[in-house]
Amino acid sequence: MKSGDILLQVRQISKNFSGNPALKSVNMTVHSGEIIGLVGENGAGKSTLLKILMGVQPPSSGEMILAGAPYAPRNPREANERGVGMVFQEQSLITNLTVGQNMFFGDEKMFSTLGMINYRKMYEQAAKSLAEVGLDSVRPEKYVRELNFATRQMVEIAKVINKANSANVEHALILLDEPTSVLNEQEVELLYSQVRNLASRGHSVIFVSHRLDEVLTLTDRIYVFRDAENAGEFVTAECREEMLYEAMVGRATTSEYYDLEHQRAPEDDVVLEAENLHLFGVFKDVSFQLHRGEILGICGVVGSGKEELCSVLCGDECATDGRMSVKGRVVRYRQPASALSDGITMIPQERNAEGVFGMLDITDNIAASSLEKRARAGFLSGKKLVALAREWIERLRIRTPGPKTPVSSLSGGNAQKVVFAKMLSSDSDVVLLNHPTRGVDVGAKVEIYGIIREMAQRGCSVILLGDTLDECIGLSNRVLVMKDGLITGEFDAPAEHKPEHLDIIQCMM
Ligand SMILES: Nc1ncnc2c1ncn2[C@@H]1O[C@H](COP(=O)(O)OP(=O)(O)OP(=O)(O)O)[C@@H](O)[C@H]1O
Repeated sequence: MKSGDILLQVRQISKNFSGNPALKSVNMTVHSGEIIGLVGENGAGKSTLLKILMGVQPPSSGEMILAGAPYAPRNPREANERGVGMVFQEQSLITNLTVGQNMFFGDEKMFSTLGMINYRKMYEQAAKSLAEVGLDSVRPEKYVRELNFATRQMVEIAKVINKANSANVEHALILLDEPTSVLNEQEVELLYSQVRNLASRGHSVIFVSHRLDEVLTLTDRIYVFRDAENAGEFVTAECREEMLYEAMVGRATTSEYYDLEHQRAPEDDVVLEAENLHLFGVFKDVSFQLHRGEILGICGVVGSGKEELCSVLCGDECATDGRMSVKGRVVRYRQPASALSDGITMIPQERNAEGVFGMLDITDNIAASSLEKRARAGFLSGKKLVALAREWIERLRIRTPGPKTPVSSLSGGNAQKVVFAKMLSSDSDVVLLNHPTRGVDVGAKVEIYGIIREMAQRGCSVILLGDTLDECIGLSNRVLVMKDGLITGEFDAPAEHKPEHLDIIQCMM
C-alpha cells in the first residue's frame, strides 16, 4: 500500500443502545498518512465509533474495510493485530511497570525461554520501537510513573506501532481520544510533531478533540458528527472554526466566548484570604485575597503548584504552614467536608472518578450536593428535584433520554456536565473550578462561561484553573501566575484592559 491509498472505509455504521441510536449510518474514509479530525458535541457518537473501530463494541449494522479487507474486530487484540490501536483519555499504561514491560504487556512470551523472561532482549526491542516514534531519549527500563503525560502518550503510540510491526502491518491506524486534555502547551507541541512524524511514515491518525483550534492546526480533513449522524466533512485548509461550530451545533455562533461586556468588578469585602500558605515540597509563601464576586484565575504549567494549592483551599490536603481565613475567621481544614460546610466547593479535575455517582441517575446526582438545603422538614420533593434536573439538562444541553438516566450510560462529556450542574446548584460562597470546560463541547462551553459570570454576579467568588490561557484571562477579574511553587506574577484583568498572553507566559516559564 502506498501513502495516500485508502486505509479505512466506514460504511453505514449504526449503533443502538437499548433503542437509543448512538450512531446512525455514519461513513468515513481515511487514507494512509492522513490525520483526520473528528468533532461533535458531547454525545454525538465520537467515542462510540472509536470503540467500534477498536472492537470494544460491535456495530448494530454496517461494515468496515481496512487495507482492502473486511474489518470486524471482536476485541482490542484483534484490532491491534490489524494495526489499529487507541490511546485512551484515561491512560491505560500500568504506572508501576517499566516502559518496556508495558509495551510488551501480554506478549512477554516473545522473550521467554523455559519460563524466564529475557529482559535485555525485551528492552532492546522496546528501544527500537521508541526510536520509531522519536522517543530515543526514553529508557525502556524506566518506570512509567516517572514519565510526564506527553511521554506516556507517546509510549502508548509506540506500543500501537510495535503491535502493528509485529503483525506485519505496514500502516497503522492510531485513534487519539482527547489526547491533549492532560497536556501542557509544550507537551501538546511535542505530541503534534510526533503525530506529523507518524503520518509522514504512512501511518494514519483519527484525532478526537473538543478544541477546534487544535483540530484545525493538526489535521488534514475533519468529520463532524451531530446527533449520531455525519453532519459535515471539511478539508482543513479550507475550513474555519465558525464552519465547524455551525456544523456541530446546527446554528452559527452568536455570543462572544467570554462575553466581556458582562464582566463586573468584584465587591470590596474579602471572602477568602491566604497568608504565606506553604505545602512542604510543593508551594510556599502563597498570599492572596479573594473578594466577593471575584473570578480569580490561576495560571501555571503542570507542576507549578496551582492544583495542589486548590487541594489545600478545599480541604483535600492540609497546609504545612501559613494561614487561611474564610469570611474573617481563621480556618484549618483537614477534610473537604469542613470546607464544604464553610461554603467552599471544588469541581475536581478527575470528574468521572471523583465528582459523580455513576450508578445514580442524573436527578439524584444533581440533588446530592444540596440535599440538606432542599429538604423541608426532612422531606424532599421528588418532583422538584426532577424539575431541577430538567432545567440543567436544558441549560447545559446534556444529551440524555431523560432525567432518570444513570450517569454511567452518558457520554464522557455529558457526565461532566452533570458534575458541573451538581456543583453549581449547591449555592456555595466560593467555588474552585479545576478546568471546568475540559472535555466539554463548544456549545456547553459558552453556556458554562455564562454560568460562571452569573455566579460571580450573584456574589459567589470563583477560583479558576482555566483550560486555556484565553479562557483564564477572558473570564477572570485578576490573574495570579505560579511557577515552581511560588507566585511569580499578578495581573489585574478588567474587561477593558486584559493582560497580554506573553506577559503571563513569561511569568509561567
Ligand atoms: N454503554 C452505553 N449505554 C447506553 N448509552 C450509551 C452507552 N455508551 C454511549 N451511550 C450513548 O451514546 C451516545 C453517544 O455517546 P458517545 O460516548 O459516543 O459520545 P461522544 O461524542 O464521544 O461524547 P463526548 O464528547 O461527551 O465524549 C450518548 O447519547 C450516550 O449516552
